[in-house]
Amino acid sequence: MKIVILGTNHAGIAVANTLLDQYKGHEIVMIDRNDNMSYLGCGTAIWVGRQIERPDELFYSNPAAFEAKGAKIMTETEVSDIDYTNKIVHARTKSGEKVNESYDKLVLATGSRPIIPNIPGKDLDGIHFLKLFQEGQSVDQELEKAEVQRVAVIGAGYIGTEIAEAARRRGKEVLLFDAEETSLASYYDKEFAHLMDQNLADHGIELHFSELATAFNGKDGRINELVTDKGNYPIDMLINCIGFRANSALAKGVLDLASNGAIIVDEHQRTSDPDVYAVGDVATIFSNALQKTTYIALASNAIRTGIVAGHNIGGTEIAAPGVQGSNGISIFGLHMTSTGLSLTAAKKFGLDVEYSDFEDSQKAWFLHENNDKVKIRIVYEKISRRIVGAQMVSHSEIIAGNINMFSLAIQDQVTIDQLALLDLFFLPHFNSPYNYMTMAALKAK
Ligand SMILES: Cc1cc2nc3c(=O)[nH]c(=O)nc-3n(C[C@H](O)[C@H](O)[C@H](O)COP(=O)(O)OP(=O)(O)OC[C@H]3O[C@@H](n4cnc5c(N)ncnc54)[C@H](O)[C@@H]3O)c2cc1C
Ligand SMILES: NC(=O)C1=CN([C@@H]2O[C@H](COP(=O)(O)OP(=O)(O)OC[C@H]3O[C@@H](n4cnc5c(N)ncnc54)[C@H](O)[C@@H]3O)[C@@H](O)[C@H]2O)C=CC1
Repeated sequence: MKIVILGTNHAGIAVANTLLDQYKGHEIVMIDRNDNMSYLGCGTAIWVGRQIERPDELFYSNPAAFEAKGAKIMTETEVSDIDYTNKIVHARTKSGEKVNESYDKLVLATGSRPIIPNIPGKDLDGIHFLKLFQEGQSVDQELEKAEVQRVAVIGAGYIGTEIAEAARRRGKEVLLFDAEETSLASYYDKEFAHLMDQNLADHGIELHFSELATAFNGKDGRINELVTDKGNYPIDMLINCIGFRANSALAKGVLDLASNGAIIVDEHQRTSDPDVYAVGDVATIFSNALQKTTYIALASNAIRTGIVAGHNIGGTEIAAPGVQGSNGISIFGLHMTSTGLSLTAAKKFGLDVEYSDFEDSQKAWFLHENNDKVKIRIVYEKISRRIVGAQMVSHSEIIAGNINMFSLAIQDQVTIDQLALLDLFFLPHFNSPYNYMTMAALKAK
């Protein structure tokens, strides 16, 4: 069988590796317009903020690794259209050569692109987006310039908050804007997000929430002012981080798309064309918290959906279990993790929910060093009592692993009452005999 994979970043790589490692004998062709693959954008802010010196280790694979396994891989080759009826992919190399690849099965792993705000001045120099390695490089180079002192970041979601920290670490004046009332509003309730807001402000980041950009003004073709519905701000550089949109142009008019443009897939990652699969940021995903199909762009989801598609194409029928959108962020030493839905999000989606909060030190009370407070919220449905979300915030890194238990709880529809009596280990170095997770569950109404 000949399988053509379009897009060779996290999702495409996961499909290719699954097929090449576990289902030998197929012809695998991989095509990508970029000149690099496997870039972990998640490391951009760590590198740009100089918590690591160089970006080299943010890549975990390369074309030679796939050639060595027998795949044909074409980089710097842009797919322009797909003839779904005759099963042929049309592409063009950087030097202009036409490429036509037939397929038996096709995988669309074309990912996403940052959303471009449609306001006057959007094409001025000095306006940046963050997705590709190359985009990270241009932000990095701009921050190196002495004349770039005031940096505006639009969008205080995950990328915006991380790059605001990085720019601040590079000694710049940073102004962080968001349409919502807090940072990280899509992931955390206000009581949690406010702790991050305070942390950002304590580290010198100027916060502008509930504020909408209306225009970008420039001089000699370069941005020098941001205009919002509340004021005018002189700036030297701007970074847009207002979310991603699925890169589904190749499927438009042929495959079924969701209202946000993502390609609709079933639990096997199959699209409305049975010989075409879609994985990663280009595709929809099933949310176990919502119990419906939605869109959650994460590298973790890209890898898992890639593995699922790989097995199904290879001949082992497996159904994706759905996801919780589990995520985490770490800014100036403050760590936050969440999974499923916040209280605000659950209500917005029409779920009838309750919540239970608890706060305690991470380790046993008699350990006085590196024993930070942890704040936890569990969100659960009033009637079914199934857990639909959890959030945690602390300076303690130990919280990071705990969120995964809640992820499994949501996936398996565990109730808040089952959690209350769950056997959680106790060791003073790590937690208390009355664990804050148990206590939050016991406190539930
Ligand atoms: C700054 C940043 C930080 C992030 N941090 C995290 C994190 O901490 N945790 C997390 O889980 N996620 C994180 N993400 C999100 C994560 O990077 C994405 O969810 C992930 O990249 C999706 O992988 P993908 O393979 O589906 O798509 P993409 O990474 O978008 O890759 C799609 C590929 O398709 C290629 N392509 C597209 N169109 C064509 C075409 N017409 N022809 C040929 N090739 C084409 C592109 O060149 C690209 O290589 C972060 C993202 C960014 C930008
Ligand atoms: N640690 C992690 O897991 C990370 C995950 N990612 C993922 O990558 C994807 C893209 O990240 P982001 O771009 O940060 O998206 P995001 O969805 O996390 O945040 C976008 C932010 O922009 C705001 N916004 C939207 N339109 C706006 C406007 N017109 N003006 C002002 N603010 C506006 C929203 O309120 C939101 O807070 C997300 O799916 C995210 O989860 C990215 C970085 C890190």
